[in-house]
Amino acid sequence: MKPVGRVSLETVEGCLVKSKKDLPFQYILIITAIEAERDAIVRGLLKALPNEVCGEVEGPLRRVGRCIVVAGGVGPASAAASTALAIAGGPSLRYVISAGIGGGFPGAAPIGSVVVASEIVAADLGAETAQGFASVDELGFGSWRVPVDRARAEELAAALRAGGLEATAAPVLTLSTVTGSAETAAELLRRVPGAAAEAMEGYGVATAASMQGIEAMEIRAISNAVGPRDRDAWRIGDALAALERTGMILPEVLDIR
Ligand SMILES: O=C(O)c1cccc(C(=O)CC[C@H]2O[C@@H](n3cnc4c(=O)[nH]cnc43)[C@H](O)[C@@H]2O)c1
Repeated sequence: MKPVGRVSLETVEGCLVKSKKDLPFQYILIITAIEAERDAIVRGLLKALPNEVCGEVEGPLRRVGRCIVVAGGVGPASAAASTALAIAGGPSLRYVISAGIGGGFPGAAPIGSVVVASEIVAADLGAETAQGFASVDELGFGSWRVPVDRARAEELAAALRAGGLEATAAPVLTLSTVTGSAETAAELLRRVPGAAAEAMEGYGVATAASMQGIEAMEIRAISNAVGPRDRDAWRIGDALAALERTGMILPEVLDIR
């Protein structure tokens, strides 16, 4: 994959903007894993913001109005590095959002629905002990959770429902390995009761954002059930369609019209 590179103020705003203090407003950075996810978000944003055009800022970056959308790679490490690079080289940011497809826990988030994270949890960041999994919090060196603004998560989920999507606000897990068994799914729910979705980037994106004091969010459009591996049952097209519709609703909720 191409490197994210730096988003300079000049490349975002042309020669009109020379320093952060000249910016009349803040931007929103949306980090997806792959280009198909980025393009689904961009399509939705363009429908909501018909007066905008999609600009290619640099390589994997796109800009639609006040949204910069980046395909930053799969997994928490690529996601964190891409987010940090985009933040460092870019304009003042109001929110950083990890967005893409994800697995839904059965009974909590069906395929085609959307989960907005009420917290972002690195569900395998810790140690196995004789008593079971111990998170890094319990081990005393960091936190496996990045808090989010729950009221905003609820507000976005409600707006998505009003827009005709099935949506919920609930904890979203970040894992480096896609869950492939009912046993692992059950163990994850023991660790994080109420979790509705899992994916591979949220904690990386949110950690990079929170290190800069920027509010993080995560949005997952569900492509598959968390549990026994069944590749034929993945519905990536349905999830990308839900992601596109999410992109249509985001500007209103985040006040970026
Ligand atoms: O297992 C496969 O054959 C397979 C085929 C295509 C894609 C994958 C992925 O693992 C995609 C990972 C990618 O998508 C997100 N994602 C989607 N569903 C899940 C899930 O159930 N658990 C974790 N991650 C998921 C993830 O954020 C990555 O960006 C596999």
